[in-house]
Amino acid sequence: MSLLEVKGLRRDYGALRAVDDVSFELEAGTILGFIGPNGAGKSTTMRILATLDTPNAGQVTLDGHSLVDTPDKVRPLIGYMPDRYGTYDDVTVLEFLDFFARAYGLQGRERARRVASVMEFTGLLPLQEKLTSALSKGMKQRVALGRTLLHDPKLLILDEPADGLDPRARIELRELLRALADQGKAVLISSHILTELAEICDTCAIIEQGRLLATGKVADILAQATGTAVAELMVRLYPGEEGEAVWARAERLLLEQPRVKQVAREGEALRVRLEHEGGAAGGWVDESAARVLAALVGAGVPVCAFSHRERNLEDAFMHVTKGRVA
Ligand SMILES: Nc1ncnc2c1ncn2[C@@H]1O[C@H](COP(=O)(O)OP(=O)(O)OP(=O)(O)O)[C@@H](O)[C@H]1O
Repeated sequence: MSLLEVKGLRRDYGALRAVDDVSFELEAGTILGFIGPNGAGKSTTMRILATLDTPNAGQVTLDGHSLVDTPDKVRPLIGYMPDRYGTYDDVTVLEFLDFFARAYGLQGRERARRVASVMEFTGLLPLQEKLTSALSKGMKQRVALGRTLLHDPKLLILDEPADGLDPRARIELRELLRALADQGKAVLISSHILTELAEICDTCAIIEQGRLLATGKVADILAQATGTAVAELMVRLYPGEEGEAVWARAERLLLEQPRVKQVAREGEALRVRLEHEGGAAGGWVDESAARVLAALVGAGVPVCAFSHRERNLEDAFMHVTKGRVA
């Protein structure tokens, strides 16, 4: 049984169906990216999962407890960070976290220990005496994340946590979330910026106009949608004295390999498109890449760099939503 199971969730606001029959599961120790354009229903779903709103239909269980029927049982298991979080102007980082630790019912040494451990994890220890109002956006956001971790929840629900952060703060956030997943926490994170999620999530759920269009690994989503799994190889050559002829020889050889559908010169490299009919059978990209590299090297083609990547989240998103997003 998964830590979080969402079945047939629906939320209507008058005539508007903001969340329409949404079902998905989330395992402990994994990060699920909740992706969709503005107004898709991400925040509404997350608010329901955080027990701040009730669905018109559907069931949610967290660690075996029904969220709708027994919200008091599941609340201690949830850490929720809304898209707009507040910090107070005239309190320090330490005071802020201590205040919320009290609100979570932590007492005495245990409270001091948890606050210190959260500050250490989020890198806030050196800033503990600073006023929260004086912090950068990235640091404020760490304070907000720290607040959601104080009671050591099993599920983290983070609504657009990377919104407005600079690149460094985003990378640091990504590392923190990975560390939390490695500790066994389940993380649900939303965004409408795909690149933000692409490198961090184990699986993703694509939502549009309240409906889930696809869930699963990015590669699997693309394969489900198209029936064909796609990947790319980048091959750089060192032509040396042989010059241009090497490129032509490499191109010819590549096109003779099974699953190679297209070869294009791109700067100093060849971009090779691989396709596999019938979905994303495990390991096919690695197997094809190994075969292609062996063929090139075996034929004496001077390969100086070789890499491969599966199709990315942008590809999957654009395909699944069929470009209906703005
Ligand atoms: N309290 C409310 N009353 C009426 N309509 C609402 C309410 N909350 C949300 N909605 C509507 O429900 C739909 C889904 O909104 P939601 O905030 O869940 O989307 P979202 O995917 O989180 O988008 P964003 O990225 O803009 O936050 C939108 O059309 C929104 O206007």
